[in-house]
Amino acid sequence: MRRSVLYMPGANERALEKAKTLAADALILDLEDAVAPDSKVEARKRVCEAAASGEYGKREITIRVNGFGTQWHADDLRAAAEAGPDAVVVPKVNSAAEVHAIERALEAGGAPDKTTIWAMVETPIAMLHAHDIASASDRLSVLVMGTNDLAKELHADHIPGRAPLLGGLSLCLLAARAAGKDILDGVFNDVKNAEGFEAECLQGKQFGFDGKTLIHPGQIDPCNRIFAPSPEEIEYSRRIIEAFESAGRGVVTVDGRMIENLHVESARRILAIAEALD
Ligand SMILES: CC(C)(COP(=O)(O)OP(=O)(O)OC[C@H]1O[C@@H](n2cnc3c(N)ncnc32)[C@H](O)[C@@H]1OP(=O)(O)O)[C@@H](O)C(=O)NCCC(=O)NCCSC(=O)C[C@H](O)C(=O)O
Ligand SMILES: [Mg+2]
Repeated sequence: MRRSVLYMPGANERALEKAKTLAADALILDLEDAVAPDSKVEARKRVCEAAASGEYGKREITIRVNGFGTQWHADDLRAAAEAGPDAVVVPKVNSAAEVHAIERALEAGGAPDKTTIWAMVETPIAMLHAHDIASASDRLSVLVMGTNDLAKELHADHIPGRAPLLGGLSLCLLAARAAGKDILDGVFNDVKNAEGFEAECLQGKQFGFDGKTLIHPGQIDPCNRIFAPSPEEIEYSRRIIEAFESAGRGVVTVDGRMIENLHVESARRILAIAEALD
C-alpha cells in the first residue's frame, strides 16, 4: 500500500528518528529541496545509513536524490545504490533517456534488484512525455507528482480545487495506468489547514491516485483514512458482487444502478485493498 508517503528532510536527525514510529506507508528520505547545499554531503551519509539500517519496519524506504545537472546527482545515485533502499526517487525526470540513465547508474552502483525507480514528474515537458517516462523501464514502479515545481513552471497559482494543475494530473494518471505503474499525488503545503488537506486527499483519491505525498506527520492519519476503502465502499462492493453472482447474468441493478462485470472487478479490487489493510 502506498496511501501515505512522507517526505523527511535528510539533514534532520530528529525527523529521521521520529519516522520509525509514524504510520506512513512509505518514507522519502530527502536529499533535494529540503536540504541546504552546505548540508548535502552530510545528509547523504545520514540518509543512506538510515535506509540501510533496517529500523523502519514494514514502511517502504526511499531516498530522493538531487536532480540531473546538479553537482550531487551522480554521488547521490552511487551512494543510494549501495544503501539499497526500496526505491530511489529522482526529481524532475523529463524523458525516457533520463530513466535509462538512472537505470544504468543503479546497475553500475550495484543496487539490489528490489531497488526500483520512482520518477518525479514536475515540469511541463514531463507532462507531455509522461507515458514515455512511465513505460521506459521495468525498474520504474511509481510516478510521483511534483505539484510545487509544476505550478512554478506553469506560473500557476495554488488554489483550492487545483484547476491549473488538473491537465497535468490527468496526463500523468493516464500515463501511469497505461504503463501499469502506481502514481502518487503531490504535497499540500498548508500544514495547518486540515480541512483543505482532506479535500485535496479526497480529490486525489477520486481521480484514481494510489496515495499522496506528505510533508508533516499530522497529515498521515487523514491521508490513510481517505485513501483506504470506506466502510460504505466495502459494504456496497460486497453487495454488488453478491447480487451479480446470484443473478447469474451479464447485467443487474443494485440500488437502481446498472452493474456489469467491470463493476464487479472494481468491487473485487476494493475488497482486496481492504483485506490487505486489515
Ligand atoms: C513543514 C515543516 C517545515 C513544518 O515544521 P515544524 O513547524 O517544525 O513542524 P512541527 O513543529 O509541527 O513538527 C512536529 C514534530 O513533527 C516532526 N516533523 C515535522 N515534519 C516532519 C517530517 N516531514 N517527517 C518527520 N517528522 C517531522 C518535528 O520534528 C516535530 O517532532 P518533535 O520535535 O519530536 O515533536 C516540516 O514539517 C518539514 O520540514 N516537512 C518536510 C519538508 C520537506 O521535506 N520538503 C521537501 C519535500 S516536498 C517537495 O519537494 C515536493 C515536490 O518536489 C514538488 O515540487 O511539489
Ligand atoms: Mg519538486
